[in-house]
Amino acid sequence: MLVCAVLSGEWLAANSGAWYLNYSQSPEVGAFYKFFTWFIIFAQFIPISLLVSMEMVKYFQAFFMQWDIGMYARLHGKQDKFCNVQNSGLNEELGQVQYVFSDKTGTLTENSLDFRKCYIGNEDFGQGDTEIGRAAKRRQEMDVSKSKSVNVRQDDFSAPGSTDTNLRHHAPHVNFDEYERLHGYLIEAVTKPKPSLQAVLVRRFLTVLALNNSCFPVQDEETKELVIRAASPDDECLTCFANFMGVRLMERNPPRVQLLLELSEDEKAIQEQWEQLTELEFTSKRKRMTVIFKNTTTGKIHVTMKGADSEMVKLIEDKEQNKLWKSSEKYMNDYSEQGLRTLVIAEAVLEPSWWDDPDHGWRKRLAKHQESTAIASKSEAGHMRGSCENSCRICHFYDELEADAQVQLLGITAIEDKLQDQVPETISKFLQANIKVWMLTGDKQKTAENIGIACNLLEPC
Ligand SMILES: Nc1ncnc2c1ncn2[C@@H]1O[C@H](COP(=O)(O)OP(=O)(O)OP(=O)(O)O)[C@@H](O)[C@H]1O
Ligand code: NA
Repeated sequence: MLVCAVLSGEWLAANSGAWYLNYSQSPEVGAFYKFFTWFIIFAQFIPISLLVSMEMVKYFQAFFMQWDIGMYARLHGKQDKFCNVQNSGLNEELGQVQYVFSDKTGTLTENSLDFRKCYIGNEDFGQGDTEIGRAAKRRQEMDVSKSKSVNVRQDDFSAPGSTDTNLRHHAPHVNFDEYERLHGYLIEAVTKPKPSLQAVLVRRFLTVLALNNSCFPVQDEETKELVIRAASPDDECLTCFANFMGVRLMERNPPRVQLLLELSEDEKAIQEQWEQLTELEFTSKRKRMTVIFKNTTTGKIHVTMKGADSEMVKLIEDKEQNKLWKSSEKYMNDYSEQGLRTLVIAEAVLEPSWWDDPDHGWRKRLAKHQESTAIASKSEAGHMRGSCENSCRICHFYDELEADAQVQLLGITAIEDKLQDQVPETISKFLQANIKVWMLTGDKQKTAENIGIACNLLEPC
């Protein structure tokens, strides 16, 4: 630019006689101004060679990154891995990452769910600490040496103490150590003429688990056994547990749903036929799912419900139920402390007229509602994704129906989703590098907090 300015000064001096250019300044002042003119012109130019050399540098930098022994991971069992650069254009941006947003389920955790514990009526079933619970406790410097870990995987381990081998089918997604006690209640409920309240609750609880879901039993090609297939891993896990306990889902062919109660070897399994009347679907805004059935033997209407405690507490208002709710809260907290995913299970058993009454029955009201919402309005957009507005007519209708059913609390389920390998170590390294890590989840806050503590994301307070 300096050279250009000096040369243009020279030129001006040489051409000062050119009257048609109308120069009034001296060549020195003219050269001074020209300096800025050239500055503007050159500001637009980046030499092409510079671009090329930048690209070359990045290209070779990618190789150095791939050779970097510091970015080498030993994957146990699998093939070890070096860093793999897919796009060298992003090299320099890597160092600029400030925030990492991570989904909880499937990213921090394995998304392979195991049924661990439950609370029914006023008894809790299932013992031991989870890994997340122990990690959280360890970080809170509590005495963990006393708490023993129970880790019975039912895939390769028979139910403790049971002598009956035929009963125990393959049970994936179950890691439950009190089969005998819970199964005893189920037998009592089905075989005794006057079963205890606890036994009745256990039977209803397991029945709701088998019914309230969107699972389909399919026959495995090889083993010819029925296996459960579901879109939601939570649903699959709960249904597998009900199956494991002896309340088997045999067929779902809406409206026909068939259950089979398998009690013991000597006794014949009992078939139950249910007619599915309607399903009020789960959305992440509703945080609950309701399925209504008719028991074809008794004719009674069963409104089955499962969902997050924050939502369910609003629907369970009955005084006596509140007492049960209070005592269940303690277990809910325990389960959350262990990082377990909890769901509240509830049910109402109603007279057939609640559904069928030609004037006020919910069958009629549902039909009317479906008619009126046939033309979708803006407020319902995204209902299935849970992003509908507060005035969503579908949500309102569901709320009304669910409140009218006056469901009764049956119990709580607790499902374990283990942390993936090396998650705490990885997060610590992120934090050391001053990268802010966010965990995204729809789980209960307490559960999320304890998972956060277990994976080094949060400091225990
Ligand atoms: N199939 C289901 N039936 C009833 N309630 C459910 C079901 N699945 C989840 N819930 C409840 O709804 C809440 C929100 O679930 P959602 O799937 O939206 O969470 P999320 O954002 O996927 O969370 P995460 O990724 O941590 O699992 C859950 O915490 C649970 O209490
Ligand atoms: Na989820």
